[in-house]
Amino acid sequence: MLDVATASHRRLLLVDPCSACLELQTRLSNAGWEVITATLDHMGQSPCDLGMLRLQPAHVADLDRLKRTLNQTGIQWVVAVPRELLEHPGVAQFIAEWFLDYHTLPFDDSRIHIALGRACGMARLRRRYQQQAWPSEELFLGNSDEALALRNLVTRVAPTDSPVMIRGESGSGKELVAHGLHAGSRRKNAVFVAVNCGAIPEHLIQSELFGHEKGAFTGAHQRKIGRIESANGGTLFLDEIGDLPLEMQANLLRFLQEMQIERVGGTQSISVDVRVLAATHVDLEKAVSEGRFREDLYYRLNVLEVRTAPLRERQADIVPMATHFAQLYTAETGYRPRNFSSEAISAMLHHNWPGNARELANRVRRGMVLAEGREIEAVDLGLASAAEPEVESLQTWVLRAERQALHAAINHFPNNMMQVARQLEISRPTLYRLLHKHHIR
Ligand SMILES: Nc1ncnc2c1ncn2[C@@H]1O[C@H](COP(=O)(O)OP(=O)(O)OP(=O)(O)O)[C@@H](O)[C@H]1O
Repeated sequence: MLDVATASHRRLLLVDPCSACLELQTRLSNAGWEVITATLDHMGQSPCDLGMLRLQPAHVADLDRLKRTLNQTGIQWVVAVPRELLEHPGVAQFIAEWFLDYHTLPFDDSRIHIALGRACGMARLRRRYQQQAWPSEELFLGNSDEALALRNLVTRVAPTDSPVMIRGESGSGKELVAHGLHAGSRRKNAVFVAVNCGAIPEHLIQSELFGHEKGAFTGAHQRKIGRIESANGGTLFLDEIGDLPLEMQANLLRFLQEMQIERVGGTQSISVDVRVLAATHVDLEKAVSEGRFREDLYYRLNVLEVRTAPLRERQADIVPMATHFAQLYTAETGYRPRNFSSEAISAMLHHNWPGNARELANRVRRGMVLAEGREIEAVDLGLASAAEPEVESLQTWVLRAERQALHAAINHFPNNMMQVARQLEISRPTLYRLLHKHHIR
């Protein structure tokens, strides 16, 4: 996977800087940092190693909003804080929970250099750890800001034992997220039981989830342990929860309230200790307002929420993920390794990906099988070559061409920035500037 952050190139996002911060910026630049300044409301999508927020009373007035904004960035933070603000109720705790380090103002050059250097190292370690929290065969790929923010959120939410609602389009990685939440929890060595609520015939759901006793109904020849009970000690993942019939919703709610089940035909209550994760690709709020989903169950399951972004909103991930899938299938099948042609890359970047990562994986697999030439072509992926685009501004064309050239070169030399720069006949600083401009990591 590509990571432009090398030891000699550290990128700092300085948010809501004061004049002292701007003076510091010059000194940091002299010490080899690339410093990007932004306001909290307009941080954009800067791929940085680390963020430094200058905390102000206005931030403290709405800490929840600040937390949400920090979370969306997917990067790790240090905070520069006026000493008097530390006395404000809740601020010390907020800093302890959300930042790698804090620096009381005014800036002390030697202290801040050491603090930022250390925090940058820690941020890189955490980024690596967040990826490793996933079981290796189920890595949540992607280095776009959306993917980083999601891994960051999953790492935070995983140890809490709260129910989590995972939302996102089909194929966008909801089940992968559920595995990540399980792997990062204290239950990681216990079972992970997945139930697709939409795939079980309605008359079987009760017995499938809660189990049954022998003779409970015609055909119940022996006792059956249900999926909830079999998840005891571990994690229960209820996929497509929006498809659960109303009657079952009431039973599930009762279980969530009491953490006890009764098998069908049984009389005994059985305590079960499970963490419940649920996923849906439907609009649950709409289902609640139309009476198709119980509001009380909605609130029970929606204690914490994680959203997986559609692939079309994570453009920067498309080519690196396709390359990863291609390498995976090459290793699996022994097919000849092939790169993607620039036409194929262009087609992938233009495609809308309604089936998200699942569709990408399938198309790449198909491309590996069908490709006959030296490279995988758009037609091998089942993507017509990029449709003739409408006439757009020259600037749009130039930007698109730049992005495609970058992706093509990185695809050829995935771990060698020097070669990428050489291939494109540009200097390394120019390459890093372009990667930054196009949000490519
Ligand atoms: N970020 C990702 N990195 C690597 N593989 C991914 C990623 N997202 C999804 N996939 C792969 O795509 C396929 C579909 O993912 P997953 O089953 O998690 O999606 P989902 O959102 O749960 O889909 P559905 O709603 O249809 O159940 C899986 O093979 C998964 O490994």
